[in-house]
Amino acid sequence: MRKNIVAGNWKMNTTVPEGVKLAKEVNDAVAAAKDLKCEVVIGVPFTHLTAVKAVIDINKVGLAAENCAAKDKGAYTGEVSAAMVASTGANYVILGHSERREYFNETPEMLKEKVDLALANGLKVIFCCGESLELRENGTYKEYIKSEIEGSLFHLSADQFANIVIAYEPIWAIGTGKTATSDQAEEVHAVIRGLVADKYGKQVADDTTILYGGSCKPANAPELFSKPDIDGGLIGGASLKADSFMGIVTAF
Ligand SMILES: O=C[C@H](O)COP(=O)(O)O
Repeated sequence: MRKNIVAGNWKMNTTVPEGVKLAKEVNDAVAAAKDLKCEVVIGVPFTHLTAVKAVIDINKVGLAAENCAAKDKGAYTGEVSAAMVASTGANYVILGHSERREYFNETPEMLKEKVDLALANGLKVIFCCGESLELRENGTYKEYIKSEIEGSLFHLSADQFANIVIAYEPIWAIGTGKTATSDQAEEVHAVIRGLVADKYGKQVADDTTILYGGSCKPANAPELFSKPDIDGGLIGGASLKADSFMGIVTAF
């Protein structure tokens, strides 16, 4: 049976003290909440991981890095390896976000290396995929998403794939206030689950958590999460305030 997950992605926001304060607020709200129907994860900048880990209960609030290197160690100035992330106590890493693909030229091949290193170091992966407005409008978005998933994930064994969470994030909906409708999101989520079923079988597909991301807010989360193949969200802007993030966490 798959888990519902709501994960925050703080992106390049908050100083360390601000991030620690926000993490404490989320941790306290999760601890006080009754009958939560999802796992909660916060994705924070590398600089925050150790300090945030110290103020959360990792059994109640998962901790994600927002990236890791495609190399295991060595002379790569400024890079942060999967082993370094894991050594902070983080248990997740977000990989393949469209902002990294676009601004830092991350390719499916590079992401495949990152996925392998993350899994080898015991991290679970939140793997992002999603199409541009151009691909949405010319109707090739499903083929594009298929290529993103096949190119970076389908070399994995079924056992390895159990540690993958997929996040569908249409680029045209990220930070724009323009959410995909629940039907538009459900269509793609069902396609993704079908791809996983074709590759790994129905049981693995049924067990795979598929998140939606893109202007998800407390007001639209209940409708999105009511769809059968939408198992939660990857939340950007609305994860930067504990109140709005918890409004989504409690939307199931
Ligand atoms: O990773 C999160 C997504 O980019 C969504 O960001 P957003 O909620 O600010 O649209």
